[in-house]
Amino acid sequence: MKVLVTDPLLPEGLEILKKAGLEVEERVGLSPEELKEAIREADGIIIRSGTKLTAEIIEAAERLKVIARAGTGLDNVDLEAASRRGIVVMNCPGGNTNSAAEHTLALMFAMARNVPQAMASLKAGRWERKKFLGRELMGKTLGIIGLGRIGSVVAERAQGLKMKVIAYDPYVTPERASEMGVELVSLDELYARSDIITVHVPLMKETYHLLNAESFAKMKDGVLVINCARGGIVDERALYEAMKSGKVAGAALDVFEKEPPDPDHPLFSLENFVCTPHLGASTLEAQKNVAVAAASQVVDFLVHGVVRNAVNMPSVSAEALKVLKPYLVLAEKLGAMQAQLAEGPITEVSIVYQGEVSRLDTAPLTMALLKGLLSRALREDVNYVNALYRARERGIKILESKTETAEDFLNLIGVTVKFKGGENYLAGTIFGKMEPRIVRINDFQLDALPQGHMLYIHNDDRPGVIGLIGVTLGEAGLNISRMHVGQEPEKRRNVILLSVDQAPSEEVLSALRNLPHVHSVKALEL
Ligand SMILES: NC(=O)C1=CN([C@@H]2O[C@H](COP(=O)(O)OP(=O)(O)OC[C@H]3O[C@@H](n4cnc5c(N)ncnc54)[C@H](O)[C@@H]3O)[C@@H](O)[C@H]2O)C=CC1
Ligand SMILES: O=C(O)CCC(=O)C(=O)O
Repeated sequence: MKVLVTDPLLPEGLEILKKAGLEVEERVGLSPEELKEAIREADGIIIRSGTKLTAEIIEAAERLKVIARAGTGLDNVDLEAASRRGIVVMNCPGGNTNSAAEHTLALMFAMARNVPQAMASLKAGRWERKKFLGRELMGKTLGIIGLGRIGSVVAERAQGLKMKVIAYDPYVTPERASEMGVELVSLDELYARSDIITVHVPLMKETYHLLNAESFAKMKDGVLVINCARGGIVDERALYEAMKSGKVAGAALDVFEKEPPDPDHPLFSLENFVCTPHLGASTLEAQKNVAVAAASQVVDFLVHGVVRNAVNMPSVSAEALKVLKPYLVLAEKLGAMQAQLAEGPITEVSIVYQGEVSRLDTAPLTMALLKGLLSRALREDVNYVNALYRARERGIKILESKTETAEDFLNLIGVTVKFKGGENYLAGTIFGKMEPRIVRINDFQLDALPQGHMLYIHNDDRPGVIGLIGVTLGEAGLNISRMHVGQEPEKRRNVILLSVDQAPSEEVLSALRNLPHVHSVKALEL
């Protein structure tokens, strides 16, 4: 398998890929057209912020299974396009957190003490001590927007500088913030009280131009603003105006809406503007961390099937995978069987996890079940990543619940699938040898191994019917390897699930259907 690396990645990461037997193609600085060509044959791709994976480029990838971001932000990847194609997208959260937080502090100090401007002036032969009068950070209020990994580290370090830290993050509880010694406030209060404001949110629809003309107007006169998160969170035009008017006394950007920015960017003309070319994560330590993490995650996924830090499917560690594996097999079989039993377009899937299995992380099991269901129903490439997406796309309602008890079993997965014109209920369990068993088909109780070519037959519970079925199959040269009979005594009806050694032909199916007392015959492939 081939892994394409399109941004600089330290050798420590490349070595991990090669050692695992993966072919590595390093192609840094590709144009979109070149990237479209290079990605065609890749099974995996590792990127940083320099590569933009648009829907068009993702569509061109014929074999791609995984996109790994050696870093945090995934705003340069079209997640929806990747999910639709069933490609796992993963990042390396945490690997560059400390570096990004330290760079934020570097920008804050640089701005407060005019370090870059003073250095440029001195190097130009001037000695301007009066001009570069700075300000202390101690006692000042730092407003952090986004109290996640990086925001939290910035908060902790700023407290060490004896700053008062306030924050706005709608997804963090006041209790969690107060454990960090941070006061959680509204966005407007943060604007009104902060001497310095720093953003640490991801770039999304909701955070695009979060800092705009309106927000600058609400800030203290002479505020300092930092963006070491992502270009686009700060409206650069509005920032320029706010700096020109003196409302914002200084700003520091590590990231830009367009990278690299045009050389005549208006902000570059302002002396109180400090900037770096997206260096937040550019330390030896952070780059080692993310290179090793991204490469290991790609190897784990492509070679061992283990998913870590995926943003578009549930992650499963190697330990969890061991426990989940038999249930994944059972769930996929249940889905596949339901798809083959359904007699019309599927409208609803309702899954009940019962007993021991209800205590596991069942999200991957639901994906497996949907994968089994949709691969049959849609006859297209469905995997763990796009199964849920494809189901929703088709308007299939998915319900999931858990109960501690499992009838007579230790564990049970029950699935009701509704389709136009009816519904079917199937239940399966995992027995001692970790083998999947189907134990219920609608009202019938049975104990069947769902595997290979099978026949699902409804017949009257009369002497001789099973014999006739056996003879018909024998005459067609089909060997019965297993037979499970379930009974519905009140209606004197049987359900038979047979395992045969090869797929039955249409003639055999029709011969079976024509037997007396046989009501229906379905061939299943599990
Ligand atoms: N300059 C650089 O080189 C680097 C930049 N980054 C950027 O920093 C961003 C943050 O990274 P982490 O702290 O690791 O992410 P994180 O996911 O740990 O934290 C993000 C925080 O933002 C909060 N948030 C989301 N929407 C919000 C909103 N509308 N208002 C306020 N808060 C909101 C979330 O609740 C979360 O606590 C990344 O998405 C990336 O774009 C990350 C690493 C390096
Ligand atoms: O890849 C880089 O150097 C940038 C890091 C970054 O922006 C991120 O991890 O979100």
